Amino acid sequence: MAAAAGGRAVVLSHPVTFVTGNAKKLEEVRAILGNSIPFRSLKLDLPELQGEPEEISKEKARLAAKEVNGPVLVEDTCLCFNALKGLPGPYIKWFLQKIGHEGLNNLLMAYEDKSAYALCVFSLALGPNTDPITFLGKTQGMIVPPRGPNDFGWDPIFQPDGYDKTYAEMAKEEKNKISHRYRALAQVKSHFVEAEYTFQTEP
Ligand SMILES: O=P(O)(O)OP(=O)(O)OP(=O)(O)OC[C@H]1O[C@@H](n2cnc3c(O)ncnc32)[C@H](O)[C@@H]1O
Ligand SMILES: [Mg+2]
Repeated sequence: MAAAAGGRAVVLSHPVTFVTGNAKKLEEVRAILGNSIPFRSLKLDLPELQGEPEEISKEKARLAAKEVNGPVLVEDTCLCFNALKGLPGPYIKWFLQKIGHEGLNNLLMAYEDKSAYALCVFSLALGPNTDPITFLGKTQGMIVPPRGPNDFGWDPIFQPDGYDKTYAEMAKEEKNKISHRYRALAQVKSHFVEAEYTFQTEP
């Protein structure tokens, strides 16, 4: 929970908890944040909500903050096909699970436009009763037949603009320099610098 501590500085009663059920996300968040923001993680499968990406992410943060009873960071990731007006978007998890990389490519068969963007929306809730703040990161690219190791979601079918490799073919450090997640976390980091949060250690 947050308490005003004079000026703009806010004291948070715990370190921030990054809540996700996805180990690969956590791995990337750890690699990208390094020591810049003190956080711990909690593996929790939050509900897969419907709606606009920012609203979904905010609602995830509200639910997570209630569970943790303290400050939380969550994120929701979308893969948006321009020919399909942004779909599958936040529903990519189910599309991927049901129709796989091949099915996702097939969805675009009738269209010449294979362009897509990866969107990551982080939400920070300082406590269970505070309005979450969102941070967006977007990387443009295109949908291609799968190439590279199949160890994280739709990485094998997303080729970012300006690269001849898919996310899956890129070294992790390379993906983490240009990814939707990296871009969103850059905003999160700036917010932490500006907000000057301080952390109280637990009793
Ligand atoms: O617990 P949470 O954080 O919600 O984890 P999740 O796996 O349910 O993730 P989302 O609800 O955000 O759904 C996004 C889907 O896209 C996948 N995904 C997320 N980030 C990705 C990335 O950087 N590269 C490839 N696939 C990704 C992820 O595995 C899911 O299938
Ligand atoms: Mg999810």
